[in-house]
Amino acid sequence: MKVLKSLSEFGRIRKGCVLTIGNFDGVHVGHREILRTARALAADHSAEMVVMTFEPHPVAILHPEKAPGVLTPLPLKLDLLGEYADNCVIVLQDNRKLLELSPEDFVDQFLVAGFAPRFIVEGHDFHFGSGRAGDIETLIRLGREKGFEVVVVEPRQMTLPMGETIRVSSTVIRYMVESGHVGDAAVALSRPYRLLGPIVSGRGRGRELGFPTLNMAVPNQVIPAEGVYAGFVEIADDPESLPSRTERCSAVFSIGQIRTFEEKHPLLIEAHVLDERLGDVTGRWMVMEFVQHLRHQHKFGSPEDLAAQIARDCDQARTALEQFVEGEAP
Ligand SMILES: Cc1cc2nc3c(=O)[nH]c(=O)nc-3n(C[C@H](O)[C@H](O)[C@H](O)COP(=O)(O)O)c2cc1C
Ligand SMILES: Nc1ncnc2c1ncn2[C@@H]1O[C@H](COP(=O)(O)OP(=O)(O)OP(=O)(O)O)[C@@H](O)[C@H]1O
Repeated sequence: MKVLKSLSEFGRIRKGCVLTIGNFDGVHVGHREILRTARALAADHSAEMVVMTFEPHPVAILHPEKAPGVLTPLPLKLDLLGEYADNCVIVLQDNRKLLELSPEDFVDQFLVAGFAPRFIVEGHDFHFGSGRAGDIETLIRLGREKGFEVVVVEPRQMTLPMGETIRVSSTVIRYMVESGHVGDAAVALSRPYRLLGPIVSGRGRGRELGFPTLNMAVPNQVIPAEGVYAGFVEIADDPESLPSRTERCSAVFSIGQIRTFEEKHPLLIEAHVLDERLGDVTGRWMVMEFVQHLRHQHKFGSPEDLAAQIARDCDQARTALEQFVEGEAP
């Protein structure tokens, strides 16, 4: 997969490509529908498939105070896009001038002049250009004038446990994760939600409790609500080689302020790996995959009571992870 990050490299893209543009934060099931459609079109027309994405999110550049939380930091997003974009991913970085172009100028001066796409694949609610002024109808009209075809993909929906049907979006997944509904997020993403961060040393309390933990430095991502979760851990020397999908350990996670020990401790993100012994991995990187919410955090009367509960959490996590089946195929 070619990853192009600067305007000067865009000449490497073959004219007549199949293009899709979006934030693709999370690379959720709706995004996957778009990517599948683009990949099939590219194969049918022997064209290059090009995914254009933004890093950071345009709102973070134009209105930093309103910046949405991040579901997939760039290494995770590129890994997921790599499942579809055999050919090319363009990462548009911090380019305010580009984001301030009108819809017409964005298409004319940037897309048509730069790549001359033959097809652009988007969803119904696609918006583009300064102030999100252009919509899918604008794109279809500009396509007729400038000589590309717009393919509109039907919205992907999901049904929540209470029976309500919703359109999947990055926004709704951020709410799911923030409220601890990681099971729903896994359905919307077609895989468990992942945090990626460096492993830092803890204070050794976990070991004293009988449950040593790997601590993750709080990453610049949407953090699941305080609680205890079942999930998987992967470890590597650098963020680019994660997730490897090869060496996944079952684990139980704790996200919280350890109220059993202190009144106001900064948030701790921890993983206790089940049934495996790890050497010293401080300074390496880990991915935590959130499969199921098990319970809320509590202030226990004693460390012994907490340890007894963690032992029950481990049993519950083992059962949940044995039953876990990977989501839909790409
Ligand atoms: C599965 C699990 C559940 C936990 N639940 C709680 C909890 O409900 N309340 C709490 O105060 N601490 C909880 N903890 C956090 C422990 O207090 C924490 O692991 C310990 O203080 C580790 O500190 P350290 O990183 O300094 O070694 C939990 C830890 C694990 C692994
Ligand atoms: N559920 C969906 N079904 C089909 N297409 C979708 C779906 N969600 C987004 N898309 C399309 O994916 C492309 C990328 O959009 P974008 O990354 O802004 O997605 P989003 O999930 O709607 O994000 P946000 O919630 O931040 O608005 C757009 O063409 C958009 O219309």
